[in-house]
Amino acid sequence: MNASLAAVRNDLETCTEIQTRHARPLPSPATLIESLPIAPGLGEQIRRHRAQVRAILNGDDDRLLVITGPCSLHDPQAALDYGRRLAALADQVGDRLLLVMRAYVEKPRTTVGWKGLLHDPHLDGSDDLAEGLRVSRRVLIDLAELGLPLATELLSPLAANYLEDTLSWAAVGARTTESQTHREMISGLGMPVGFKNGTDGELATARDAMQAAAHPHTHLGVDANGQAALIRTAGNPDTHLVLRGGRTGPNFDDEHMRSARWVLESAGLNPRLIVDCSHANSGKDPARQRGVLNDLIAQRRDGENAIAGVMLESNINAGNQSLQAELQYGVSVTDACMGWADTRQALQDLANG
Ligand SMILES: O=C[C@H](O)[C@H](O)COP(=O)(O)O
Ligand SMILES: C=C(OP(=O)(O)O)C(=O)O
Repeated sequence: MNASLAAVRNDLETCTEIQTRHARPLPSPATLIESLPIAPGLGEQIRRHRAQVRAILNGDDDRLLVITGPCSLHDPQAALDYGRRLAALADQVGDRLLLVMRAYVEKPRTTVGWKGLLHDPHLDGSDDLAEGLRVSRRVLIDLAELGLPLATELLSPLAANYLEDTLSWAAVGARTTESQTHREMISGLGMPVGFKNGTDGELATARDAMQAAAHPHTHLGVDANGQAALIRTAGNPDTHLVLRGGRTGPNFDDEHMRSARWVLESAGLNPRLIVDCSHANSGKDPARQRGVLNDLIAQRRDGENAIAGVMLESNINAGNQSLQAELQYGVSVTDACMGWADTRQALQDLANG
């Protein structure tokens, strides 16, 4: 049935003089997953990768977790090109670093803008969500088949139903960490999840999110067939903080690290965390990400064992570009990224240092 809510609740229609919503059915999660399934061997790999990420975050594996990749994926071919380069590097540095590819298909926006491959796969404002869901799941599976663990930001709890089985790590972004809906969603996921501090730099928002997501919840959702459902979750014990800086500046130095440890330990939470070298920690200048990384490595060398992982925004080519101009290959259409040559050098230095 394709009925608008306004048509169904005709007794309420008089309250709404203008129809502000329009609904078009989409394939259910089960339909999409059946058409793009995860092969048993790949499922085993994803389980293994989740366990490795978990072990690093719990301090049982002393490698550094490195989440690196484009700010957003907009071109599946370029994403696979990046993935092949990363998989080859992972073979060289795997004893020191666990490389996880940032494979972000949804973008939160400060106001408005392109909302990611999942929302607008044709990059033209046509918002073909059916194709966006398909192409996003396809590219995530293709990337995972390269042997890579994948990371994404889970923005729409409905979209998570279509993608979560492909992921080894997920983020809740700075703009949604305070949302109860997102905390409920995370409480039902079987993978490690990082909550970013708020855009204002506030750590308590992420601390509260970790506590809420560890708890079982009952919430409104949809089942695999897309049917509205009462969802009960078990609680997710594998959440942690991601420091991304805030409105007042970066928050990765040793003083901020001590304060983050205090906030987490005094709430009985895991003090091991990830630092995002981009966003407000680099003032969105990709050239500064290397400096942030060097500082973190120096802190680890000086015995700061809270730093379990780092995040880099990196693409094949450096910088960013507007969707309004002719597109350059391998360049971000959202935040500016480091280029591949600098990324590879930084990660080789990290592994050898
Ligand atoms: O990582 C990407 C951006 O920082 C985030 O999505 C906000 O983007 P905007 O401020 O350009 O909307
Ligand atoms: C939007 C992002 O980050 P934040 O939530 O920290 O702004 C991101 O990592 O793409």
